[in-house]
Amino acid sequence: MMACGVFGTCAVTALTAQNTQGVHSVHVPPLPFLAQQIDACLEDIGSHAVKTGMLPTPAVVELVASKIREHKVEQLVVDPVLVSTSGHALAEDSVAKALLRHLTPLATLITPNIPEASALLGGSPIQTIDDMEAAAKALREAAGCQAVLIKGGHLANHKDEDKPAHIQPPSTLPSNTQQEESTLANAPAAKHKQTDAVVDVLFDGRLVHRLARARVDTANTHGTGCTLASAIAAELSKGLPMLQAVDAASQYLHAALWNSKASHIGKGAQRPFNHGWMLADWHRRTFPSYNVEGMAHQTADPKFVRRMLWLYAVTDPDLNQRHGRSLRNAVTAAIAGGATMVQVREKSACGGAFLAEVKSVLPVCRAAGVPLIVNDRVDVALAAGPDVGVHVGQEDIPASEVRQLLGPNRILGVTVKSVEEALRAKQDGADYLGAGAVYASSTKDSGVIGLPGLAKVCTAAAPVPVVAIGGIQTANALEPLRAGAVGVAVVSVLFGADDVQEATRKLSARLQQVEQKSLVA
Ligand SMILES: Cc1ncc(COP(=O)(O)OP(=O)(O)O)c(N)n1
Ligand SMILES: Cc1nc(C(=O)O)sc1CCOP(=O)(O)O
Repeated sequence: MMACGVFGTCAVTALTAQNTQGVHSVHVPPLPFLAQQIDACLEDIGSHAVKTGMLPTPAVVELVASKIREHKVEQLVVDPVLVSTSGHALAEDSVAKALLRHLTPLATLITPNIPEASALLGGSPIQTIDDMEAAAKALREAAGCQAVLIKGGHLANHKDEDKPAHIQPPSTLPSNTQQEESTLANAPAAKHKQTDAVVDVLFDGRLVHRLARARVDTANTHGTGCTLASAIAAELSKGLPMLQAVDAASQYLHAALWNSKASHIGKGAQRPFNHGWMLADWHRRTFPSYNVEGMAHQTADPKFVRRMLWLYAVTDPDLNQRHGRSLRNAVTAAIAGGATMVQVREKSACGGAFLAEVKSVLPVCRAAGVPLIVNDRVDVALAAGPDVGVHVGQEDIPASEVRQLLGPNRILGVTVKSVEEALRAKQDGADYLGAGAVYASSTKDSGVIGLPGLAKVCTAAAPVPVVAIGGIQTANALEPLRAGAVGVAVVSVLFGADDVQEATRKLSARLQQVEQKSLVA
């Protein structure tokens, strides 16, 4: 268990923190004995990331703020609960004033919905996504916090007919993903009813990001705001940078809504949803589509694969042995540092040992929602579990045959070095291509195709995403993204390091620096 935690005055905080994995969380009812309970909880969990939800009176706001300062809480997510998802006022005006005065200046992030943002800004109307952007910037000033996330769920009847919203991909993906993702935003919004897409706006103090999700048609929405803020705090406490933390949390919430929309719990108009959806029946878990029509959902959903290729950790038994760590520890650390996909690569293990290694990391990957891929061995992937993918090279079983063996739902990656190989792999049913070596690699003696070769492959491969591999270090990691790759696959920069988690975190932070076209604040 990692030394990090989330604390919150709401049961949803505890549920969310537990189900987003890797954090220890504490639930504290707001009253009575609040001060002692806060002390006990913050001492217990180490004060790494705290989320505050509904605080009923200005006095409680002030008390919580003083405790946050006293315990030197590192990251604070404030969900200024003033108006419920269903639109009901939940707090007096005096609470909003107390939040702005005492708590939001301490916050890493505040997460108002549209009516709350409007209330915090003294009633300014927020009717369009452009208004949300302006409000996020104004609110950061007014609240004195580091970042603002305005949740767009209340944005009904916005004027998409007049002014199409150009929604950006819901994560720090390179710009070649934008066209495809933006079709969601450009889907015509039905008049006089809520839009099909929910767009949240994040202003991180430098850039404005629009995070789009298809709206999930469900009445099971009780506690969604609280869940999102708690999940963000959980992701921040695991070390993710802000945009990734918000994106991961938003994905968790969206998938939870999606996967429990058929549940019928309770009788109210707004019902709860299942925070533990991930734990049950993993292999049948589905990933929400960003297609508004709600197509069939597969592990190999292209949008999902594209997103997961961002920081692809490829393991190396020799490096792990040299550093005296198990594969499981190495993979756990890489995921904790921000790896979004994992490949187990064993060049000399026999089938039984290879399978045992894969099985040892599968629960870790599943718990984190990170896809697991087996290098070369289709049989090992098939034996390991129904959600395990395969990566094959040009000398391995041909990709078309592998696709037959795997069926349509598992992720299949194929190594390519040329436009011809890219076109064939695409034809053969690859979900992604691994192109390299981009730079000379110390791990594998592989012909270097360079950045120009990579760019050609990316163009030929479209819309199949390409991950760059070979010789990628933190310092040279941005160039492959600029050449068109959606992410980087790396071995030695992570597993050759003494501290795998820290090396992954550094690489992840570096990747965040890729320019975001048309996202400049
Ligand atoms: C993401 C990714 N890209 C390329 C490779 C290389 O695979 P392959 O050509 O099968 O070579 P070996 O890994 O077997 O040496 C990869 N593994 N992953
Ligand atoms: C496994 C692999 N495949 C390559 C290819 O060019 O296809 S290069 C490579 C090794 C990548 O390791 P590192 O990040 O340490 O350079």
